[in-house]
Amino acid sequence: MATKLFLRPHSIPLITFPPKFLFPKNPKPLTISLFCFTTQTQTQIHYGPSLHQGIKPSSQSQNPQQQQQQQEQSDLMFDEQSFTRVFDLTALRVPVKDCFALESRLRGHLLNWPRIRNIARVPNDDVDPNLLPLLGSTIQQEDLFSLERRIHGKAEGDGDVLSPVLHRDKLAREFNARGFIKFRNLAKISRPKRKKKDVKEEERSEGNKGIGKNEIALVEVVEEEEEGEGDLKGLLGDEFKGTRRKWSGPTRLLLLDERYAARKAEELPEAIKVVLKEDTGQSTKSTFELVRCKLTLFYDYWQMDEILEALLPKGIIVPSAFETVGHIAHLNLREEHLPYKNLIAKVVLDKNKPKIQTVVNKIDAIHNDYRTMQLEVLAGNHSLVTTVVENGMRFHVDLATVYWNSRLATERQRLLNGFTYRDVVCDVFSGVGPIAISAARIVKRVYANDLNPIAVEYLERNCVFNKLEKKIKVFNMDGRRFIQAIFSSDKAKSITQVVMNLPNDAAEYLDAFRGIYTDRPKNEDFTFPMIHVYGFSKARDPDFDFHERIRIALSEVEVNVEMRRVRLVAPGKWMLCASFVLSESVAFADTTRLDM
Ligand SMILES: C[S@@+](CC[C@H](N)C(=O)[O-])C[C@H]1O[C@@H](n2cnc3c(N)ncnc32)[C@H](O)[C@@H]1O
Repeated sequence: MATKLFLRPHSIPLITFPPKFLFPKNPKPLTISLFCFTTQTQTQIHYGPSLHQGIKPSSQSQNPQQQQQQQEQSDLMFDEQSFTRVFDLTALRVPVKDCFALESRLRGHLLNWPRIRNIARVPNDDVDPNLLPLLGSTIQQEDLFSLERRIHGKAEGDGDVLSPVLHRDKLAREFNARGFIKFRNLAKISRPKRKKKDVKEEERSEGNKGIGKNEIALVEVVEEEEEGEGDLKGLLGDEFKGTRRKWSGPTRLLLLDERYAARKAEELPEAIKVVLKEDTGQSTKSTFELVRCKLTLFYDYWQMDEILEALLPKGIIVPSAFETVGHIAHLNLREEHLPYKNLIAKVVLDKNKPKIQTVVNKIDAIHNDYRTMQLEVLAGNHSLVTTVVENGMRFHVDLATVYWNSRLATERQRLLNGFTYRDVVCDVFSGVGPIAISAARIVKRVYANDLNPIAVEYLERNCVFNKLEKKIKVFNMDGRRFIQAIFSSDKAKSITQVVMNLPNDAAEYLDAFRGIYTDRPKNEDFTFPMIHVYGFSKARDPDFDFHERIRIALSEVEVNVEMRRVRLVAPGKWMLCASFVLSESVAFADTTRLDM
């Protein structure tokens, strides 16, 4: 929570300004009809704008195309345009060359809203720098428009587009006549307009990031109507308003803090008044100008939680987090969210594009052997095949048919940190290979196994994909059979680490280690690997509980384990990892007699 402190001077020294700094009494009303958005009682002090503030433009001002678009959207679920808010602001119009110096000088008095630059651009505030040397210093705005019309292919007078050849020819003749012929410049200015993308990039590099039509926000100057202008406008049309101002070089708008909206120049803080005064003092022709403007924030401006808060009924917790698996956002919606699941998914998708392309919800707890999730696609494309990057490795997964949990990435990394190049790893429940394949980069060799044939297919593909297929041998069998098979083979001698990540029941597979070396000649060399077994516990003492399960599975009175709590997977339910060295008594146990 942030609180803004305003320091207000007790008395404002009287300064007189030229009339252009004072707003006229009859500013031209906005062309759209407005109504105030009803504000809810806010308990939090908000930083920046909020959907409870500003003015919501009415649908009457929309053109038929917009209305149809809105209709289509509301058929889908909700109307994005209902999130448009217009804010009245005051801005200082300054020459480009001064704007950065003034920005740092007036810091604290400028608009300080997230994702909105306080230096704004509006149409016709600039001229192509390549043209400037050709234009000289005496250019008027009308000249500029006339020139731009010619450059962009319009004929003088009738507004018809000239063919590119004629247009070029015309330019050549005119420039020739004036003795300015410079073919290089001519080529530049008669070149077709650059693609939209390039223009946008340029705008961004000029510090106008994200501001532009159909993006997050739009700044427009509210032109003030002067006496007699109404009649002229009727004659000349709306375009007239843009040409009235005498063009005095490229300008930018410095958006002033929202609290100065609609204030007159003499009501502004001292710092701004001093800037204006200095400007008028320097020459009779002042270059700074106070203007009123509208800042329109669109649906794309607002954050996911702001949109959801406005859409969901009061009292419902706004879902704010989701798990990401490649291009898929994986929600875990509560019962109360289900009536709004499609709406929530659309917002998640809209606010996280392009990284997120699909939004799914888990519809049931994991019950099956392969630990796959029952997922419902709520928004976006329906493909659940994706690529995940973890620990610098890339894994293909199909969430519909194999297990994947990105939340275990840190744990997997911790486990890998304990491996060295001397190790040989045996991954009993490997899935598509996040541990096995990452380990293969570090260790000598990996034996990876999974019961799910589709997971094994992906595992093999991922080995190749990460160019580690030569270091990994893949098996597709039940975990218990796999342990028995591999430890009865010659490979047993080399295995130093065993990973058992099937938290629901891996501990119950530990009995497979009993007597694994019993039938071997006693004079052989034996390796006693370190076993890392994962498990869940809901007990009051989860460490003790899990330890007991391990001890019982191994039929041992005492097992020396190093216990770690990995994470809380649900309230009161821990995921644990127990690491211990396989003991001689277990490996050489006599499995023919009845144990405990
Ligand atoms: C919790 S996942 C862990 C996968 C992988 N280690 C990871 O971190 O993503 C457990 C894996 O064990 C496999 N599995 C389940 N029962 C099995 C069994 N009896 N034998 C071998 N693998 C089994 C499942 O198919 C699943 O891929």
